[in-house]
Amino acid sequence: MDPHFDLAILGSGSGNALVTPDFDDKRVAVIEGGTFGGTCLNVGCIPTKMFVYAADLARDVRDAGRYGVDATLEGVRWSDVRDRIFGRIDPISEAGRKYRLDGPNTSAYLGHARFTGDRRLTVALPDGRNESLTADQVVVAVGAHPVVPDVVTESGVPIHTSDTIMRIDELPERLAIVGGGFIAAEMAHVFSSFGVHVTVLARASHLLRHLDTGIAQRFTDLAREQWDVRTGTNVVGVERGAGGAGVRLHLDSAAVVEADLLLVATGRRANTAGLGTEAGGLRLQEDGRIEVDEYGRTSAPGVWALGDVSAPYQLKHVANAEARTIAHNLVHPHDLRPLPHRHVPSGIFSHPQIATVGLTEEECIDRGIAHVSYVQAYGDTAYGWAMEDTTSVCKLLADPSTGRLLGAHLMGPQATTLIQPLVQGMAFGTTVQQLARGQYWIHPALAEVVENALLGLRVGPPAFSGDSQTTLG
Ligand SMILES: Cc1cc2nc3c(=O)[nH]c(=O)nc-3n(C[C@H](O)[C@H](O)[C@H](O)COP(=O)(O)OP(=O)(O)OC[C@H]3O[C@@H](n4cnc5c(N)ncnc54)[C@H](O)[C@@H]3O)c2cc1C
Ligand SMILES: NC(=O)c1ccc[n+]([C@@H]2O[C@H](COP(=O)([O-])OP(=O)(O)OC[C@H]3O[C@@H](n4cnc5c(N)ncnc54)[C@H](O)[C@@H]3O)[C@@H](O)[C@H]2O)c1
Repeated sequence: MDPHFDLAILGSGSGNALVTPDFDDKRVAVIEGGTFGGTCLNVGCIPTKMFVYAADLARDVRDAGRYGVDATLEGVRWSDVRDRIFGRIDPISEAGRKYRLDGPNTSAYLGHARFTGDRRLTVALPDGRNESLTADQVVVAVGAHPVVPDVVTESGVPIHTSDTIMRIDELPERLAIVGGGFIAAEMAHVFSSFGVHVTVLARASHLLRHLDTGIAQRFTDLAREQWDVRTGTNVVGVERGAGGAGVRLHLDSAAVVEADLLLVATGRRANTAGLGTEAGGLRLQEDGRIEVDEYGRTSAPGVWALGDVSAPYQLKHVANAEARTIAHNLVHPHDLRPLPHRHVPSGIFSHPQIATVGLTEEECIDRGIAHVSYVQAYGDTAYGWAMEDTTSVCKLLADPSTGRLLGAHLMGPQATTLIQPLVQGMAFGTTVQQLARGQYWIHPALAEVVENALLGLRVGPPAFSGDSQTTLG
């Protein structure tokens, strides 16, 4: 008889959080086919931001002379940076694995799982054996993997993805990055700040094309000052570089780019191939993601999905929020909660930093939504002026009749932190006037950029008489 569980969880990333006290007296199987802890901990959010922190430091040292503080960057000890980062991360992953292996009510299966029937699974263990199990409820949280275009795969030239680039032995002199999205923007910042010559090859006319066009264009202009940015370009051929080392990329413009290392960052696809979705009764979307309803239920009764394998956003805070919702839904079948997909913010930890939530101006126009917009320059507020900032902005969009925010788009220092009151305002339906004048904003903190952006929006009458927009206090 195959072992039977109350709950089987596929994937130890966000899925790991599903083992709540509600399952204290139940039997839970956690199945992990890769590194324990998933993408965010091992190859995603956490290590990238640890590298970004070091990169920001290197940049600040280089720029310090502008403020009369003479400092010289004597070097970046790549292997020390790398080993410090993974020396902190790897033990956490290992401790999580051990905890699940030895945990009181959990059984850890360390192998790749696939469905063989309704809530019936087989796990391929590393020693070649297969173990089967069944469960009352199954949660699929198997994440996504980097997609590599055929032209690169078929070349046979060694490449890196975000899964491997952070563990390389030494910094290359030249790094080429294919892709113009999140990972390209963050990795270009990290490696260029460490002294690597970076070339970014993007298909679209500007980088980060999912952003509000005004912000994406400004970011691309600033990126061009730091990296060799080729937009509107396709890689049509890949071969090894001279003497068999490095890589040579042929572009559709007939240009050739040479580099020592190639990073491919062209999106991530749900890990549904080889998962036996058909045997398990799970319907897929066209792009390979598992189809779920508003509560996270798949087409197979008793089977749920969350995170990158099914979500409309490949973001850790979304995967975490979905895990919290499904943890509730698993044990409250008559009080199901919907997956929280409203007002989802995201941040890009590049140089400059970007944060965004809600609609872009183009989306407002395309959907015929009445809106007003305002762009506040950091440099026109006290702290931004002190920093002598000339490029950073906070762009807000609001509904002129209700006074509610429709979207917020920040580009500049601390953007991912500064956006939070705006996310909060959207989540709780606070009006622009209430946000601007219903609370104090600390003077002369950088948050005055947000305050002044709110005051700049022409929405309805002011909340309190006598209010006016301030710049330098
Ligand atoms: C370089 C990078 C940087 C990122 N930075 C950020 C950031 O700053 N902020 C942010 O919000 N998001 C960021 N993300 C996205 C974020 O990491 C993901 O959205 C999030 O980790 C997804 O969590 P998950 O639980 O859905 O999947 P994962 O964490 O990927 O977990 C899935 C797990 O399932 C395992 N698995 C796969 N198939 C099977 C199988 N058949 N059987 C058993 N186990 C299986 C995998 O090995 C993996 O451990 C980043 C991603 C990358 C790649
Ligand atoms: N800070 C963060 O929150 C963060 C950081 C990194 C990654 N992530 C998540 O991980 C996901 C994956 O990141 P990503 O940068 O790989 O994807 P992305 O979707 O952000 O960008 C992919 C880029 O590759 C380009 N592209 C796609 N196919 C191509 C091809 N065949 N040839 C050339 N270019 C091609 C696209 O035009 C786009 O510019 C992101 O969408 C994001 O959700 C988040």
